[in-house]
Amino acid sequence: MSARLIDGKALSAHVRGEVAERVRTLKSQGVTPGLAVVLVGEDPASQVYVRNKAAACTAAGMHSRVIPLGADTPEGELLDVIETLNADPAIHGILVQLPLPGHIDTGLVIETISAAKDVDGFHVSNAGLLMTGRPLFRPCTPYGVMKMLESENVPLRGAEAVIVGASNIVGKPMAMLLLAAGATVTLCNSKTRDLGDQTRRADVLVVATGRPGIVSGDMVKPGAVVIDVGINRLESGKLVGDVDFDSAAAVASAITPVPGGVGPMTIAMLLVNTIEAAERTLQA
Ligand SMILES: Nc1nc(=O)c2c([nH]1)NC[C@@H]1CN(c3ccc(C(=O)N[C@@H](CCC(=O)O)C(=O)O)cc3)C=[N+]21
Ligand SMILES: [Mg+2]
Repeated sequence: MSARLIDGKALSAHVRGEVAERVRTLKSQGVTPGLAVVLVGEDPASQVYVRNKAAACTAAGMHSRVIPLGADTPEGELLDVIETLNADPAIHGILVQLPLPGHIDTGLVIETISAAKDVDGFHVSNAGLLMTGRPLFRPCTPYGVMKMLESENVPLRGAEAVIVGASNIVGKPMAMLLLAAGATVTLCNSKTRDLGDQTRRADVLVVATGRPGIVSGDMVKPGAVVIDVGINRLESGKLVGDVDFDSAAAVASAITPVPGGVGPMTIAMLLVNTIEAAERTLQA
């Protein structure tokens, strides 16, 4: 291992501390920022994530409300819950935990969330604003990656950035943020021919596919910065990313670990988006 470790846990603690400071200021102005997290079903992994998000909110002095709904909740009932939260002045941010059960139209649910409370940044209106260079809410995971690159002083203007994975929640918004920072962006997908030819060009390599080991050290340019967004639970119970850590860390200049890398930053940026949503209600 020669790469520097990018410590997402430490950086997220720093960011959450800054949020706590802004929460104190807002509270002194009579506003307590509030986040509502809606969880449909009893998936144990989702329950853990939701609990972690609520705990991070409370630790930063924010109000958090978790709304658990049964796995067979009708779509219309979920939409009614969202409408009620849209109209609730104590709630500044709304997050509906994904994935949703198959009988529910995920797109319809996200589009029902008020764009001004869409702290995930998943609403088409927020995706469009990001794409056109006027972001309101940046999706938390790519936003956290940018924060990590910034804290490491990774040069982005003119840099070659390669992203593996073109999802709406990570890959595509990641491409927009890196592009806005001046990088030349390549967005790879599951059909990309000879992935290694693309990844080996990267000064900054972001991997977000959900396939453990899809990127190994022979696919990394010496000195590259490697950001591993994947979170995969192996049968052994071990948590690993999408990048083969040991072989990649031998050639990269810096790399994020899993756990302790991008994951904690995602939660920190959710709090940043929520405080921004609450601050905007005062500016309005
Ligand atoms: N509407 C919505 N917004 C989300 O942001 C969202 C979602 N749905 N559905 C599920 C995914 C997943 N996600 C994670 C956040 C933090 C960690 C995290 O903090 N991970 C720790 C380890 C956690 C563990 O030990 O399992 C780490 O990487 O160090 C992981 C995963 C947010 N998601
Ligand atoms: Mg569905």
